[in-house]
Amino acid sequence: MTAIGVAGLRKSHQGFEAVKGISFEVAEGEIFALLGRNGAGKTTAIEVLAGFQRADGGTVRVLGLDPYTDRAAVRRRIGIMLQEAGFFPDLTVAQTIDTWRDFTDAPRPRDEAIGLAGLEGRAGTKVRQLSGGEKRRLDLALALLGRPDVLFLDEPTTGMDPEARRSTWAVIRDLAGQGTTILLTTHYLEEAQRLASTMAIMDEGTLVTSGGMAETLAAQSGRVAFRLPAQVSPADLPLPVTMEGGQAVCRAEDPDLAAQTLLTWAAERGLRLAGLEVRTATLEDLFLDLPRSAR
Ligand SMILES: Nc1ncnc2c1ncn2[C@@H]1O[C@H](COP(=O)(O)OP(=O)(O)OP(=O)(O)O)[C@@H](O)[C@H]1O
Repeated sequence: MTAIGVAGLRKSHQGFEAVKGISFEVAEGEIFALLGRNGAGKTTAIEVLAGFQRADGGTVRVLGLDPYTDRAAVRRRIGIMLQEAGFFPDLTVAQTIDTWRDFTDAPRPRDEAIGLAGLEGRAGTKVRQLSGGEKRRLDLALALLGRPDVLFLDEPTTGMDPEARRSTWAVIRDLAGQGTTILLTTHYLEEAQRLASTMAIMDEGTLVTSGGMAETLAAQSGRVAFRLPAQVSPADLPLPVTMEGGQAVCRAEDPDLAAQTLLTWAAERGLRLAGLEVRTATLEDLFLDLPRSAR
């Protein structure tokens, strides 16, 4: 079933069209990554989806409801983690969660929320004493309090150390495994690639690409990189390469086959392809290969 449906969404801020007619769908229990450089329109789209702003055009449905006109009903079933959290700095983590529990229907127990967000041992710490990454975790705890069916996570792991990031990924995956639909934005493309099964890339208010993560990446070229042996020029090689940061880079649909061709060619000449790296396409390759205006 479709949990989030966006068709032709348009939204302007004081005459500036931040979202220019985007369409996508997110199925129930799916993790969807909405990507794009700064200012692409991702947060604006989330604000409309969460019912904070009214769409100027197009239709938006969350759990079959209009998030603006059916705000109260939608709010009860969604969790939101925006980029800027408005905490009271003098409250402790426990007091902050308790305050939010008072406004939440059937909230999770405080300790469960603390455990899910990885804030054990910080319950008595004042918000002002938390690190940036810990504040993000508190934000996550609050977004999860109402056991939401749909979670909007705007850059959820910004400021987290690698261990905290990985534990947050595990929480996100568990929630999706239990049927929660998750729409996330992130500038960490590895994070999007590891978590999301579908994605869309926005640029200047429009969608430049969207689809299944695995299918989209499979359609992208992989790469073989190595240091060019002395006295060899790129034109001597059996496959076309570009020189990037002192490395010869060959893009190929089948990078294993390209590596074999290059290694055989080198072996026949008694040459070594030092620092050889072979890899299938990553989301970062896809992102960086988009035309500059569409990145
Ligand atoms: N309240 C506002 N008033 C005026 N312009 C705004 C407002 N909010 C956003 N914008 C503009 O709309 C555009 C899209 O902003 P938005 O925050 O949606 O982008 P984003 O993709 O989330 O960016 P980032 O990755 O930096 O968070 C930007 O050019 C921004 O300056």
